[in-house]
Amino acid sequence: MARRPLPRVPVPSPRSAPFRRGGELLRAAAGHTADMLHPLIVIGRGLRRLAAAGRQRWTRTPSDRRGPVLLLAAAAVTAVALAPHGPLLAVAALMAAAAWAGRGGPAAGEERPGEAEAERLRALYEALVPYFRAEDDPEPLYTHGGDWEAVFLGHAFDETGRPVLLELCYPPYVTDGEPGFRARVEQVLHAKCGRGREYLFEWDEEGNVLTLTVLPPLPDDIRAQRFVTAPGETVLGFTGPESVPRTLPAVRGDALEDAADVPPVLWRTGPRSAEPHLIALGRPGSGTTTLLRSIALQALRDGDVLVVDGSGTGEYACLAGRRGVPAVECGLGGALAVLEWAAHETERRLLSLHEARRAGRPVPENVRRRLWILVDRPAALSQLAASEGRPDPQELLRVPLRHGRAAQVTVVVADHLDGVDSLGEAVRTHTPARVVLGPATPEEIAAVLGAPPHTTPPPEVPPGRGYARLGHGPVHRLQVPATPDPYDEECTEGDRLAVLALLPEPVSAAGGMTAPARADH
Ligand SMILES: Nc1ncnc2c1ncn2[C@@H]1O[C@H](COP(=O)(O)OP(=O)(O)OP(=O)(O)O)[C@@H](O)[C@H]1O
Repeated sequence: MARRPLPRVPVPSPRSAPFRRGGELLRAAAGHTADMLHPLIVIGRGLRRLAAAGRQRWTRTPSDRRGPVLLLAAAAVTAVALAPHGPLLAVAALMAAAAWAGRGGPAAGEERPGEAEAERLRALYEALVPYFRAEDDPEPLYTHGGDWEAVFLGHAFDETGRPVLLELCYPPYVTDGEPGFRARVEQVLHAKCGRGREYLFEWDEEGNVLTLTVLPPLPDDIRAQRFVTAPGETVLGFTGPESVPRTLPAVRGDALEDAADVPPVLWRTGPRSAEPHLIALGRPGSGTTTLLRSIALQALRDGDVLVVDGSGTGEYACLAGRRGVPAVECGLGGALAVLEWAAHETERRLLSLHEARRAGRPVPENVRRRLWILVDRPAALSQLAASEGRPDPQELLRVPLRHGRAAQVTVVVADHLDGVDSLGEAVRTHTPARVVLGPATPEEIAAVLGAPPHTTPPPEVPPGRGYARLGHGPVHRLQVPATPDPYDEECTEGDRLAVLALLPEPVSAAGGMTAPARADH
């Protein structure tokens, strides 16, 4: 017998009109339900937040204070229970507080983690146990296989599942003020959260909370340009928004028509500056010469610039013979001559200033124009001078370094990190503005800046990338604007034109500049 085919059951296609109408109805019903349940959702979220806040407070309360706190809480509950309508009023107050705490939608980092994210947080918690656990703590917050959810107060992940924000609490007894301890914890978190990104660590010692944030990379497409700064301000470079609240308009890359707002690292010089002189250190090729060139171009707007280039590679040749540049010296003889002249000039300015003050006159014109002394690789010059039995050029810097602030004389020194020991006492003690560029170990950075950076090093350290610290201020990440030698054949056309546009016009031999007299070579 031939089989008869089964009759087809009509199934609506997802694109058919009845199916679409059904979907819309379902969505509308879900929307109405969500609207109806909205107050409950808000109160539920608020209750969760209040519970989390209570849990945090409890974990941060030292064990010797927990007894009295419990006693106080029990007394409050009894008083509420005995009061007329007390329990009813207490529930109403709790609901009102929860509604208030739960308003505004879920905050970043408050969402429950997915499975992979939860696993990552658990692994992080386990890795931190050896650092945050004390053997004699009867109720350790951190213990292998412990409640990891209790310590993460906030978290957020990127699309690849790596954390971009972590907020975690730790017990009050850990030595969170000790740099070594902090460095070890930060190293663990850095390794576990994924290398290849920069992290900022913020330790709240009072609240026992550590916050880790992934930092956006610094802008590396800003070239030399006329920055909009106040008198006495010099742009050392640019940093991240976590570091400084102020921004500066700067043209990025070739987008000449619109400037972006970028946070700058500004160095203030002048008679009231607490950091009148600067030193920049780095390994060879790290960009210290570029930084000095960038400072020179900004200084030339309203000052004179003397350059002493101890490396003798002619990387400041573009400045030679320009208006406002009395000398660019590479040899030892020339360097000694200009530095001697600079020392006398500082003294002359000081005398002139004192006389004007005594006579009640305003600051004389010939003192008001700032003099900048840029010295690249003084250690090499000192070594050369010692071998030739001539005076140490660094000693000649002593007067400008000690008295330059009042006399409107600013000294900027650049040298190699491994030449620090060859730097004289005057240079080391009178340069409170400090920069480290290029690859350097955390110990080297801390030794130069007097404090370690609170950020991990970038995955790659290009030339011009590093850290700056002005006096006792915070350590800033720093990217120096590209300011290459325009005569360098490898420099890009855009960078070359940018530098050439900032150079003052050349001065003819009869132009009236008083170049310092040269000593014998
Ligand atoms: N901020 C920067 N942006 C882009 N390129 C840079 C930056 N700083 C330096 N460079 C490039 O890196 C190279 C080395 O720079 P620079 O000569 O300034 O280093 P240095 O520290 O003075 O080295 P050395 O002491 O060996 O002369 C140059 O090609 C320069 O153009």
